[in-house]
Amino acid sequence: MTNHAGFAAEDAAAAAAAAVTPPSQAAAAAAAQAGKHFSTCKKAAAAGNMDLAGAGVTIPGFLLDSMRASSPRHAKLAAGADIDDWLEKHPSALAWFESVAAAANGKEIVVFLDYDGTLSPIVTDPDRAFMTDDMREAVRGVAKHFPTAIVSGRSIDKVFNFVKLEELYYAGSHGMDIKGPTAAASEYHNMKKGGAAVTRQPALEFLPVIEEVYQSLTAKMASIKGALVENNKFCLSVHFRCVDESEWGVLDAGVRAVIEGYPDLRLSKGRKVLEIRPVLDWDKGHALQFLLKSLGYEGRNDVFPIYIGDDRTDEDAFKVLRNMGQGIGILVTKFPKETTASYTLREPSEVKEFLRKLVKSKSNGTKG
Ligand SMILES: O=P(O)(O)OC[C@H]1O[C@H](O[C@H]2O[C@H](CO)[C@@H](O)[C@H](O)[C@H]2O)[C@H](O)[C@@H](O)[C@@H]1O
Repeated sequence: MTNHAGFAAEDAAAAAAAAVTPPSQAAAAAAAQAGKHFSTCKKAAAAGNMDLAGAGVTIPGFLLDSMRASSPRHAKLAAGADIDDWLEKHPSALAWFESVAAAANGKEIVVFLDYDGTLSPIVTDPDRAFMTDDMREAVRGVAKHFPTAIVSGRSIDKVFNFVKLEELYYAGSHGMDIKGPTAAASEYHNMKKGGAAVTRQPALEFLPVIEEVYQSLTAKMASIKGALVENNKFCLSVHFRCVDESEWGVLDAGVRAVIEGYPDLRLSKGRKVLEIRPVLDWDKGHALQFLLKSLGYEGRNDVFPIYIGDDRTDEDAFKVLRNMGQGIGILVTKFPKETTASYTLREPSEVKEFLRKLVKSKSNGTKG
């Protein structure tokens, strides 16, 4: 799993970059993006004061290390690791595209795509994390040639509303809600031949408890300006991107106070978000395995899964691929961080370029 230090660096650096953006541009971008709810967020970003470690804020609790690590000054790889070594071990999937294509040659490519931070840039308002039409076209193009799945922390309904492509497989709620394409849109599995629809919900029994905790967290967070609780059906997200850092400790304590009463739920941290989900042996890696099996690739060595993601939760899928010794994981990041992925891409625009190249390489002979 990636360490908190590496993981959090990107957010902090983005905040630092925002601070040096000309004020007029920054204000226009913020105004276009943020609703009333996010005024706190704009204020913090404009002041460039999201660098908690730099500000010397000390907050007790499990977020503290992670917040401290958010500073680029503190961001580091594991002890002994060096950046050149990291770049050599995790080269750009674009610069090394020919190597990727050569490794996939003669194999059937299956594409797995995370959503936030991979297909859409990270924005302050989670409800406005739209993907561009260009990106949608790139994904549509890929899905024409290869089975393609979206694997997201969001609920299926939410992520579908952003992606809007019926021909894809969707694994929402961090893989705990899986749905294949409709029969009409399905190209790749055996539904057309009368096979069963691809569907899996391993956390079904947790639905009532998740709903209960959603209500409690919403009430608890109501007094924290900028906090947002998102219901992702089988898991919950408590966003603190727009919460003033002086309130992060209160938010952390409030979330933990609610979760303490639910030993079947666990808490983890994503990109300026706390995630609450069932204690269940199921993650994005299991979703990847389930989908490969549903597509008939279990035990076959002529399959080449490509998984692209930016989040700590995507590491579970990268590990599965590493253990299988098949396919590649591609981490979307601008900064070195610990990862099991083999390659990197810097941002969603590079993901789009990579997807386009993949389609082009198909017409040049890669089996898929
Ligand atoms: O697995 P993913 O598709 O990457 O989903 C992970 C979380 O993504 C969303 O939050 C993140 O993106 C937001 C929009 O850019 C951003 O405002 C937030 O700070 C990020 O953490 C989503 O809202 C969460 O529910 C997902 O769990």
